[in-house]
Amino acid sequence: MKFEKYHGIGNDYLVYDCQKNTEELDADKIRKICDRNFGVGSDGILAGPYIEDGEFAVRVFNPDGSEAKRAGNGIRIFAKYLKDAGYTLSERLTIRTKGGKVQVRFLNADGTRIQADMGKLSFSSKDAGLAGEAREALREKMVFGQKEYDCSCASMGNTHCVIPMAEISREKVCTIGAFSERSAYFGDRVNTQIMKVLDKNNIQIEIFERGVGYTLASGTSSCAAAGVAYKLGMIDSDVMVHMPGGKLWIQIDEDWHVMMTGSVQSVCRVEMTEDFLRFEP
Ligand SMILES: N[C@@H](CCC[C@H](N)C(=O)O)C(=O)O
Repeated sequence: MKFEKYHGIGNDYLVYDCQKNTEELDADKIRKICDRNFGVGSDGILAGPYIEDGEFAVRVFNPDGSEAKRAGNGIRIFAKYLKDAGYTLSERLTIRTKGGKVQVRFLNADGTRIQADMGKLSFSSKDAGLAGEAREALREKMVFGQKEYDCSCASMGNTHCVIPMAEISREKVCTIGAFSERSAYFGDRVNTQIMKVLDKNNIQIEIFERGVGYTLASGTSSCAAAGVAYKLGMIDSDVMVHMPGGKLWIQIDEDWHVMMTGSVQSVCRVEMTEDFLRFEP
């Protein structure tokens, strides 16, 4: 099994080219390979390219073996992989995910800076995976680990719970995420962001991802946090999202279409040994 490792501002993924590899990926292998001590280590695996009606498609797997509908950094990484591996020579392409289509545009020749049209952000409770009557899931009181939080939920193809706060930290988001990710409010788990508004055009977030845990950056989380902050009147529609791994530029139009711009970097090529694949802990 061969992989190519990339990262988008510290959110690292292994690309598994299903056109070049023959072995099936399953949840056990995904968990082993993504393990940071016993495997290669990554925030997930991007499997593809699959071809659907002449368009590229990718599947996103979390390190716990679950499948995600979308990954914003993952989309930019996969686009760069398609360019690096010679699958495309175009400046623009469409990539299908389980959470909808994304249009990407390479902003420079080596494909390290990419803009992605992430589609429409939704605040519908149904899209965010919440139970109860259909509503816009904004400023709802939710209890995680016996503490009440002011939560606004959104879907950017995958589900997010955004909690504005005066001060944020890794420790705080991990404490909340340990309860929020699997809380009964959400039908199929959730990505959690705590968010500090720096000014009208800058926000800072810490992230606890569904199926992953703490990550240094997340593309869909940036879109959701910026969308919630804009919807609540805290910021303008053009915003830089600051994360421990780096920054993403998010632009939201009047129709809630979200553009995400940021960098990606290739890291290495790896081939799993027979020993590793055979080893049973
Ligand atoms: N890191 C990603 C989000 C990956 C998917 C998430 N863990 C989920 O299960 O929804 C990003 O950059 O968006």
